[in-house]
Amino acid sequence: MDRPQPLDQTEQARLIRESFQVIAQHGDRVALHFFAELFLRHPELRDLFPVAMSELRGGLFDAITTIVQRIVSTGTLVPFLQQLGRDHRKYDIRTEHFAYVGEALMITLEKYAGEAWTPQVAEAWRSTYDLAAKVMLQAMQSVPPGTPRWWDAEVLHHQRYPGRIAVIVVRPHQPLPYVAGQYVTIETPYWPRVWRPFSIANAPREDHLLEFHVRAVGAGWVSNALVGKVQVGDRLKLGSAMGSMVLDETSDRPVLCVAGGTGLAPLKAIAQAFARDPRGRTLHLFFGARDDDELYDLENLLHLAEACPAITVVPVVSQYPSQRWRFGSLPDVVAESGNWAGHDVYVCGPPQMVTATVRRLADQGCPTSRIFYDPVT
Ligand SMILES: NC(=O)C1=CN([C@@H]2O[C@H](COP(=O)(O)OP(=O)(O)OC[C@H]3O[C@@H](n4cnc5c(N)ncnc54)[C@H](O)[C@@H]3O)[C@@H](O)[C@H]2O)C=CC1
Repeated sequence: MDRPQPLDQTEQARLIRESFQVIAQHGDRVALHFFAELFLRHPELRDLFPVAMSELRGGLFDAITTIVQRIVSTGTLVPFLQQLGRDHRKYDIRTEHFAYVGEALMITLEKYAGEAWTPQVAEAWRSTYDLAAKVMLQAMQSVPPGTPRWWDAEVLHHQRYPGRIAVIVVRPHQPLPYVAGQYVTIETPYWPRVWRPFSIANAPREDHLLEFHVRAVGAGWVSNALVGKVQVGDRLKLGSAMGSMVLDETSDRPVLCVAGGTGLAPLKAIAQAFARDPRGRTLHLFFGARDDDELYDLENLLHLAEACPAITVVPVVSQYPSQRWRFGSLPDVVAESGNWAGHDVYVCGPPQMVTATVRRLADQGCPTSRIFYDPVT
């Protein structure tokens, strides 16, 4: 069949979003079908992926979801794809693999889109995939010479806190370039080829050490290994830095950070970066947890505020009233504590908390263009 005429970008984005809504209703079946197609046609690719089928679902479809979310704004899509391409160097990927993945993806999308799959929809997905693959490949091929495919990192410090939380400090075998607020994917020796994203919880340091905050969640293989199994001396693997929630150094607006649980990690890094040069601005950091015990890193935050008077830390607990800290739902406490419309806002934590906070601040008149959060983590 001939390919239809190229579509304009807005029309292409609309077709992709609408068909993806239909496809996403089929949940995990879509990812499992995709991998079945891929491995049937190219069994040699099986070794690039985790052994357990249950671990296959996340990565690729999280990436596709992000692409669909960002498709209308090439301004954020292209940098995301470039970061994704650089990060993919950690896998043993060859150029032809992009075509194999594209082929299995198109077959899968067609199957689950059902009647929504028209020649125009097919063309929109095909040309978007081709563009994404091209940008990723170019980014993979243009990393500076000497950049490792991944960083080996030795665990130097491992401290557990209530609520199955751990703070882990590692030393990469060579400096890992990043900006405060970004995240990397981590692989533990316990689950080969299973990588999960975690934010770096400190601004870049001269000794290049990296801190991570991890909560062991339900069936989370990597988070459970990082909290329960990993010990000082173990070696982790880290991918290259990703993410766009970084401190806007060109802005003169005061800063508001809203952190829920271990979503504190990137905001602590941003607060540290801010403390190096506040330029007359202030930064309010609201740190929400279920109870006093789960305010795991509070002592260090209070030290940071002591050393930098421009920073105010407001701990908030939501489950039981506390003798010492504010009590209530984090988005409510933030909204009731002032009008933040003139601030640059950085939000990180459980998705529902992020959504509720963004909504409350938008209601106050805070422009959505000044509210920053990273959908991937
Ligand atoms: N570890 C890391 O490096 C990073 C973690 N994250 C994300 O941060 C989240 C942290 O989760 P936990 O520590 O388990 O947080 P949590 O469940 O302990 O909640 C933290 C705070 O968010 C509030 N909250 C929770 N659900 C809410 C809701 N539906 N509406 C309003 N407020 C709500 C709680 O009251 C509490 O104040 C995870 O979703 C994780 O993926 C994001 C970026 C980095």
